[in-house]
Amino acid sequence: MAERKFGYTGVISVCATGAVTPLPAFPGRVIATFSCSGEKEVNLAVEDAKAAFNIWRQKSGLERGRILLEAARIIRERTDEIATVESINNGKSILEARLDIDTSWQCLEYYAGLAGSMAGEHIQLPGGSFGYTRREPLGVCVGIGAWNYPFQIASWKSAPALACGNAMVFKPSPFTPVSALLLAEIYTEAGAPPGLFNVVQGGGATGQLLCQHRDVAKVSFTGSVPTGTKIMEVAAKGIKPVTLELGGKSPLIIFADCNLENAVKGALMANFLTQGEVCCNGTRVFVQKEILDKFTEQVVQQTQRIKIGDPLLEGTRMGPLINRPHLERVLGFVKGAKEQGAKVLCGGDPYVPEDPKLKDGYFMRPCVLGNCRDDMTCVKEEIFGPVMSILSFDTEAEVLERANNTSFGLAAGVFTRDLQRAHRVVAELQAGVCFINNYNVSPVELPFGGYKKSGFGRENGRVTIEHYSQLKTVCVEMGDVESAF
Ligand SMILES: NC(=O)c1ccc[n+]([C@@H]2O[C@H](COP(=O)([O-])OP(=O)(O)OC[C@H]3O[C@@H](n4cnc5c(N)ncnc54)[C@H](O)[C@@H]3O)[C@@H](O)[C@H]2O)c1
Ligand SMILES: C[N+](C)(C)CCCC=O
Repeated sequence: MAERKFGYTGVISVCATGAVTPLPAFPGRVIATFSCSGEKEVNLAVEDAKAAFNIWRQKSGLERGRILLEAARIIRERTDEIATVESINNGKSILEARLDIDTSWQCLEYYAGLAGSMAGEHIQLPGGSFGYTRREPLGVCVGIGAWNYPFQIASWKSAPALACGNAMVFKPSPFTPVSALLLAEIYTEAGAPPGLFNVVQGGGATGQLLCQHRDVAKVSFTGSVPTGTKIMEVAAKGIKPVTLELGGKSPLIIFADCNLENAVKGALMANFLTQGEVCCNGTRVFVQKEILDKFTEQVVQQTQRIKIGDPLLEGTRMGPLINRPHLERVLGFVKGAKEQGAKVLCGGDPYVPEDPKLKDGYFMRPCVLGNCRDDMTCVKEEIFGPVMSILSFDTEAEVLERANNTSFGLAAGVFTRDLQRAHRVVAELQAGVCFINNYNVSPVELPFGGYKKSGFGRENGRVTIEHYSQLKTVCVEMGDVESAF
């Protein structure tokens, strides 16, 4: 049993069976102890999942949907409790944690609804012969999660996988090991065969064991580009399909004709949810010159009002970052930005809350950088913290070229009152998810995923069914065999 530090608040005891006991909250303290799964545990988890798969795959879509609906109901009923665990797990404010739990049960409800309508086709052939297709599950799928949306990631991966008739072995990030266990308990309580959604704990080594396991049919990964590259390499050896939800450095384009109040709110939504640790954040904020000063002034004012502190308090809007090394990394980006000529308009420094219990927490003040140029590190690299870079532009053509000048392509946003321009611009943006006059909303009915190095495959929406199922073609001869021999 290894004892390791995770996140910031409190102590949570966790064991592989899913027992979770939140204890009093103190920053910088160990919140979870657990054993990392090695080869033996990974094999057991996959074996269990295989046994559950053999029961699950024989159920009708309607039957599977009923169990997913029940799981959604339990999650909704336990929202406050799960959100509290998630806030302790990750450090995000309780308000945001509740929203994550909402998009989690909504995802289960959505795929519960689709489960009963999954079907193949019937195709008439000459002479009364015919063919048909069956939409079949893949088998045991692996889900590997990042630490920023632990419960939501586990739900967004497992709901479509299970709806299609698969089993899933899920590995949360070792920085946020706790909440996925609640999801496992809930699926079982809802009536899923034990082991259908199995959680193993550990870091890269455990993840690699899962990806290379010969009985694993597919890997769905959320995390960084370097890890995504490794996972794709391992999966390629086993010819396993992968879904990769990777990082980003997304542009948010604010035209002078926008509704300024909404654009300012949108910029904050695009940068400061979950302490800025959001893959699709619009961190390159391009503002048309005519409104640059006004926009910047209002963004800075509102950023300074963000209440930082204990994430479990109702009034808090920003909690601590995930851990000390990450905080230092983010502060390092701010330092580097200053050295390269950016101007810190607010924040960008460590924050020590008044509450003495929180003095060792990994807090920083959200930062707005002005005087930014496209060639600065803070504008080119994913910071994954509360740091917004403001850039100015003149024309639509110019901003489009600059917005697309990145190897990432997860998301993008545009604020304008000109409807034609809005659609023209999003049609040209090289990003998997585009927002018009809003940012970082995530209805589960809409597919989510990236272009370019931000990955491929999708989560949510109807299309994700394609990523968790395969088609079998059955060709039926109604006459005699016409042999070529
Ligand atoms: N596109 C999305 O939906 C999305 C969502 C959240 C986070 N992200 C991205 O994730 C990154 C931050 O998350 P992170 O620091 O947890 O990422 P990470 O890549 O370090 O780790 C992600 C997960 O992969 C596991 N892992 C590490 N090495 C592995 C290996 N060799 N084989 C298998 N698994 C391995 C980790 O233990 C963890 O569970 C950011 O780049 C962010 O943009 C993307
Ligand atoms: C719910 N959001 C804000 C769209 C984030 C999705 C997952 C990205 O990190």
